[in-house]
Amino acid sequence: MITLDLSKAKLAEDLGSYKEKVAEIHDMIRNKTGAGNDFLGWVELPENYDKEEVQLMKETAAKLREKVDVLLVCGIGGSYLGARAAIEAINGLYSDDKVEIIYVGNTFSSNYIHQVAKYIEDKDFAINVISKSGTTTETSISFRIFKEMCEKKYGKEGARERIVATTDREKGALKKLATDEGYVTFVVPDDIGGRYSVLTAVGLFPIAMAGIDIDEMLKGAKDAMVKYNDANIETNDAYRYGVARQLLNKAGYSAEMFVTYELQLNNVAEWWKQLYGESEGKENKGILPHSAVFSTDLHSLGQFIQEGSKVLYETIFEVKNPQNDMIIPSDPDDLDGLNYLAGKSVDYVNKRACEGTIDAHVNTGNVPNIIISLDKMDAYGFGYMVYFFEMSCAMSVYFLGVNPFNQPGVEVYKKNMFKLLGKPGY
Ligand SMILES: O=P(O)(O)OC[C@H]1O[C@H](O)[C@H](O)[C@@H](O)[C@@H]1O
Repeated sequence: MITLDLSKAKLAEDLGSYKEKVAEIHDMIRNKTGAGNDFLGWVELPENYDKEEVQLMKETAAKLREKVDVLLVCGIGGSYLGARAAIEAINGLYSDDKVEIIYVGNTFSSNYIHQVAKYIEDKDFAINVISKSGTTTETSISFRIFKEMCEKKYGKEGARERIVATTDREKGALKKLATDEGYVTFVVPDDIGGRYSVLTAVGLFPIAMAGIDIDEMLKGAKDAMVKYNDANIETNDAYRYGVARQLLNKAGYSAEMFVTYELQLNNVAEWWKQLYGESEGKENKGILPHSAVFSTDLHSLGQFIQEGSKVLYETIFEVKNPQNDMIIPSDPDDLDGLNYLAGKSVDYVNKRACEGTIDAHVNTGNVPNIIISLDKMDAYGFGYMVYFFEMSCAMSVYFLGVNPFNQPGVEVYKKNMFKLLGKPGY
């Protein structure tokens, strides 16, 4: 399902020489003995997930899908990126599914919030408000605005049928509000942090609302869970990727560019950035996670990658089989000189662009390339991919020597902002 090619990664060391260290970290993850060990619930989630809750998610989604045109997913960071990544990667950017998914609660931009409010005014909508802490300001402000809109439009009772809350089992303002209002509520497990939560209700409910098969997604994750439960660096590709990136870091590369060749994978990259950036960017350490979509960005960033300063390596995330393809037509006049491609598919061109670019960057530009290929981006493939990256991230960050599961630095701006806003207690 996933293959890893490190032959163009220009690694100066042999991964095999870290066999013992990797086996130790493997035990640390499995036996929950490392830093942040109370946030390892994602490791066995594909097997241990709450089956009844998943059933309720499917039933709630099926009912709401009959009723509404739009679902507002109200959340930020780990509380929306995974769902958005899945929905766009699988359904595309201009989906013909009957429910349109719109993301709010991820910004203080008044322009954006206003525009969404106008856009949904005459549409039938539901809201899934998602926050593990239940106190995130961006999410709370948007939720207050759209909840009011919903209650005005449908009345208290109608709004109750259209609002679903995903939050902590017991704690937080959102939990209290959801209980008081009587909303259907799903749980973010205590032992799973936001950036590892896409396969909990945080991701699964919106994904089910987009008409995607969440059982298949969990099945993909489960198969990956079995596959990557292997202490051996020689055979575990998740660990090989995790360690390879740290060896590149050690060799002086401080940025990783996650490259896809599909516009609809842009939010997979955004999800990946939070996963890696928030997990390892602490104690003045870590690799800057960056991303690009090729060939689009080859026309803007391509020059820098080819000939600019050698700060980055690329991780090419390739999907072997596109969901859709098109044939390039023949033209009798051939004024654009494209007839040499007539009859070929657009994806054929995309794949040759990928091959040619890897060759140019690696062999002429001297940029290390890690190549990760996924067979197919469907629900199963997405679940499989999520688990691959989560496991390689845990290995990679423990290998670096920091706690992969906290994010203390994120609070600094919040404190300043709260003080400026006059929030009580700041
Ligand atoms: O789910 P929430 O508690 O609202 O948190 C949403 C996001 O915001 C925080 O600031 C954290 O840095 C993220 O890790 C988290 O995913």
